[in-house]
Amino acid sequence: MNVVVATSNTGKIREIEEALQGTGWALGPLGNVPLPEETGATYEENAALKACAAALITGRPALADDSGIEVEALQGEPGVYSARYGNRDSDVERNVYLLEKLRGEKNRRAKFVSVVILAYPDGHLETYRGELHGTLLEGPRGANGFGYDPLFVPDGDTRTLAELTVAEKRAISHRGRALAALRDAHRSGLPERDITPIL
Ligand SMILES: O=c1[nH]cnc2c1ncn2[C@@H]1O[C@H](COP(=O)(O)OP(=O)(O)O)[C@@H](O)[C@H]1O
Ligand SMILES: [Mg+2]
Repeated sequence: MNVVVATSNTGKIREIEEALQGTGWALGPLGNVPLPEETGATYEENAALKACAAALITGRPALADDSGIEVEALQGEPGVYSARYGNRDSDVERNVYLLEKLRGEKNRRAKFVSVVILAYPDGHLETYRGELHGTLLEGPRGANGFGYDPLFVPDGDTRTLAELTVAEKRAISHRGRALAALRDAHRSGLPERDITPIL
């Protein structure tokens, strides 16, 4: 079964490909298909927007992840707005912005959330969610991963997510957990759905 991965975030693509190795699924890139604006108020809404658009346009089942980091001392910010936090354009600038916001703050607790949705062209949706709790450092460490990984030390480890390999991160991460649940649900392959587009 050909599954389209509905994201242009290369960090996510790498993690999704690694996590679904051995499933026999042929993961394909989205190509030139434009993704809709993330106008939803929840990860679920945004992931559904992205996955449905890709499934309808390509006629294939499509996988999308919407995710973010929720910082306790910032009342859960930036959450669904993590990708454009502070209107900053790059991961490094967003990390600097977050560190500034937390300067002098003792409570460094945070969690990552990932919602993975597999959408079929007939409108059927499957939703999987994962979370990862940890603490934020006062400066970046490590060169792997993406986004806020260099600032985040998961509970039970002393390294940041950016100091883990892709496989180590997958074993504990929000996205890794959501994708493991997706894998479990499809132990006997993707369902043979009628994939006639609804539009
Ligand atoms: O595993 C992760 N590590 C570090 N940062 C993450 C992770 N997952 C999500 N994020 C942050 O949350 C943002 C989520 O972005 P979103 O899912 O809206 O769209 P995107 O696919 O366009 O990046 C990422 O850009 C990143 O900054
Ligand atoms: Mg988003």
